[in-house]
Formats: sequence, structure tokens, C-alpha cells
Amino acid sequence: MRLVVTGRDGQVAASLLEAGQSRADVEVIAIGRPEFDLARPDTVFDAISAAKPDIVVSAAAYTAVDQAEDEPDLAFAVNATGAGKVAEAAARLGVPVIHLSTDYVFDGSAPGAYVETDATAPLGVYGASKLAGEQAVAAAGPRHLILRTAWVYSPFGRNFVKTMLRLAADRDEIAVVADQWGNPTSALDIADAILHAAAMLHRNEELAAFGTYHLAGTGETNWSGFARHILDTSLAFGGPWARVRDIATMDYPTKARRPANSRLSSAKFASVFGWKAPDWRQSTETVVRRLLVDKTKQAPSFNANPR
Ligand SMILES: NC(=O)C1=CN([C@@H]2O[C@H](COP(=O)(O)OP(=O)(O)OC[C@H]3O[C@@H](n4cnc5c(N)ncnc54)[C@H](OP(=O)(O)O)[C@@H]3O)[C@@H](O)[C@H]2O)C=CC1
Ligand SMILES: Cc1cn([C@H]2C[C@H](O)[C@@H](COP(=O)(O)OP(=O)(O)O[C@H]3O[C@@H](C)C(=O)[C@@H](O)[C@H]3O)O2)c(=O)[nH]c1=O
Ligand SMILES: [Mg+2]
Repeated sequence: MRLVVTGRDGQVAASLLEAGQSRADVEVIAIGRPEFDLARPDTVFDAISAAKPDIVVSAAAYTAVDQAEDEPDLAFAVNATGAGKVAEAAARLGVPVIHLSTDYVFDGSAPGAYVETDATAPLGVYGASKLAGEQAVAAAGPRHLILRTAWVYSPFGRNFVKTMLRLAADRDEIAVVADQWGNPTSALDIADAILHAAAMLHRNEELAAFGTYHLAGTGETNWSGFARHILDTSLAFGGPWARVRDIATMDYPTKARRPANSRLSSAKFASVFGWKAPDWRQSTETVVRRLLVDKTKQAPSFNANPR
């Protein structure tokens, strides 16, 4: 099975590339700028077609939540028009598309975890552009999975885990919002889930499975609780630590508004595909450990292998 994933250095793309390397039955090809540019729709079909996918994974996106408030046209060009072009290319090639979307399509006013049929109402440009992307993907053809995930972190790219480790290296205390709740999700787990679902789609057993799903880490926390677990884990592995101080959203002003509750119920994905993410604490520990170990690998003695 040959998966073509959009975005080369993105967290989900890099995690899929890594997962593909350890599986003999899967080949993962990544396409990215300049030859594949979502902001230049004319590049999309040719780049995807040349990579000869059995399944397309649409993971590239404009993900700078605050910056999107200042660049709505670019955010929509990439996340809405571009995502639609990717799905159209997959449909034209006769293959399914697995498209990533976000918890930020919701406004956070629900009392509990969101299910797929709950009403969307994005608070900012990023969420609105991703919602328009979902609609464009759905309009391009029926053979799609839209996977809404959340709070993604990994050993790759930019993410909250790396930010907390960096800040802890030169601060005693970090103030983090404690009134936004959600599900931290490892891109390593997303990659595993995508490969699992893709294999089912590829075997063509599950035509009824196409549609929209929530796919996030198991268990919930707020950003402050997430930060605390990241840093306590870091300390246990000999990495940097800082005290985490709970603050309210109003004490951490940002350009974009964020949902106070973006908890996602991943029950539908679990029941249809038989895959459930590990507890968020466990997956956080895996990534923190890798980030700290990767650092020690840079020690000069590591490659000293004289011949
Ligand atoms: N990160 C998160 O917390 C969450 C992400 N998601 C969604 O999951 C998906 C994957 O996210 P994640 O892996 O974290 O994303 P990243 O921000 O890590 O990576 C995004 C990728 O998209 C690429 N990209 C951006 N603009 C373009 C463009 N115009 N043309 C082609 N490629 C482009 C980037 O390329 P380059 O390296 O060249 O900049 C990068 O490779 C996205 O759809 C995102 O919306 C959903 C919920 C949470
Ligand atoms: C760095 C930092 C952030 N925060 C807050 C800001 C914000 O509310 C929260 C998380 O910060 P981030 O900048 O990582 O948040 P953000 O970029 O909004 O993360 C989002 O990215 C997009 C792509 C998604 O799709 C979402 O699921 C979500 O993961 O923590 C603090 O309170 N203190 C800090 O020191
Ligand atoms: Mg392989």
C-alpha cells in the first residue's frame, strides 16, 4: 500500500514517514513545497499524481493560529481551497483521501466531549478555514475520511511539548492557561491510526466507513496540566523542569480566541476502526523521552566510529 502524504516536515507527515519505514507492507511518500504548494492550486494534481498514491493523506495546512487572524486569505487559500484541490485530485485518480482537521472548528460552549454531529462554530480564522476545508473535501467525493484531531505534539516540527521544554531550560516558572480543556494527541499515534484505517480502506472492506471522525488522545486535561506532565516527565529523565503556574485565558492575551472546551469523543473511530489512542500521559512520556534522548545523541562521541 502506497500512501502519499502532503507536507514534508509537518508533524503528521514526519510521523507517517517514520512509521512507514518500519513496515514492509507500507510505503509512505511525502510531497511538499515547492513542487506541491497548496497556495498554488495548479501544482496540486500533478504532484499527487506523479507520486502514484493508493491513498492520499492530506496533512499539510496553515497551522499558525494567531497569525491566521492577520492572513485570512492565505489561511483560506491553503486550508480550504487547497484542501479541496487535494481531495479533487484523489477523486480524479480514483483513490480515497484521509484529511486532517481540528477541534478548533468548535466554539467550546458544549458541556462535554464533542461528537461528530455536534454543531460547528469556529472562533477564529484558522478554525473557520479548516471547517471550509472539511466542506471542500466532502464536496470533492464520497471516498474521504475527515479526521478531526487536537493539540498535536511529536518529536518533529513545532509544538507545545517542545515549547515547554525550551522555556523550562531558562525559566523557574511558566504561566499556562488552566481554563482551556482538550485532548493532547501524539502525531506518532495519529500516524499509527491512519495506517490502521488506511489498510482497512485499501482492502476495500469498509465503504460504509467513509465520513467524519474525531481522533484524539485518550483522557483530558487543560494546557496547564499538560505542561506540568511534560515537565515532570522531563525531570524524571534528567531534562529541564520549571514550576507551572495556573492562569486564566484573560491573563494570556492572544490574537485568536480559542475554545474553552475542545474535548473530542473518539468513540466512533474506535468502534468503526477498532483503534484507540493510548492515554495522553503515556504518549506524552514517549515523546518527551525521545526529545531528551535525541539531544544526548548529538554528543560528539556518538558518531566516533574510527575505521
Ligand atoms: N498541530 C496541531 O496542534 C493540530 C493540527 N491539526 C491538523 O492536522 C494536520 C497536520 O498538522 P501538523 O502536522 O501539526 O502540521 P505542521 O504545522 O507540523 O505542518 C504543516 C505542514 O504543512 C505544510 N504547508 C503549509 N503551507 C503549505 C502550502 N501552502 N503548501 C504545501 N504545504 C504547506 C508545511 O510545510 P513547510 O514545512 O514547508 O512549512 C508543513 O509541512 C493539519 O491539517 C492541521 O490543521 C489538527 C489539530 C491540531
Ligand atoms: C507558550 C504558552 C502558551 N500558553 C497557552 C496559549 C494557548 O491557549 C495554549 C496552547 O498554546 P499553543 O500556541 O500551542 O496553541 P495553539 O497554537 O492554539 O494550538 C492549536 O494548534 C492548532 C493548529 C490546532 O489545531 C489546535 O488543536 C491546537 O493544537 O497555551 C500559555 O498559557 N503559556 C505559554 O507559555
Ligand atoms: Mg516500508
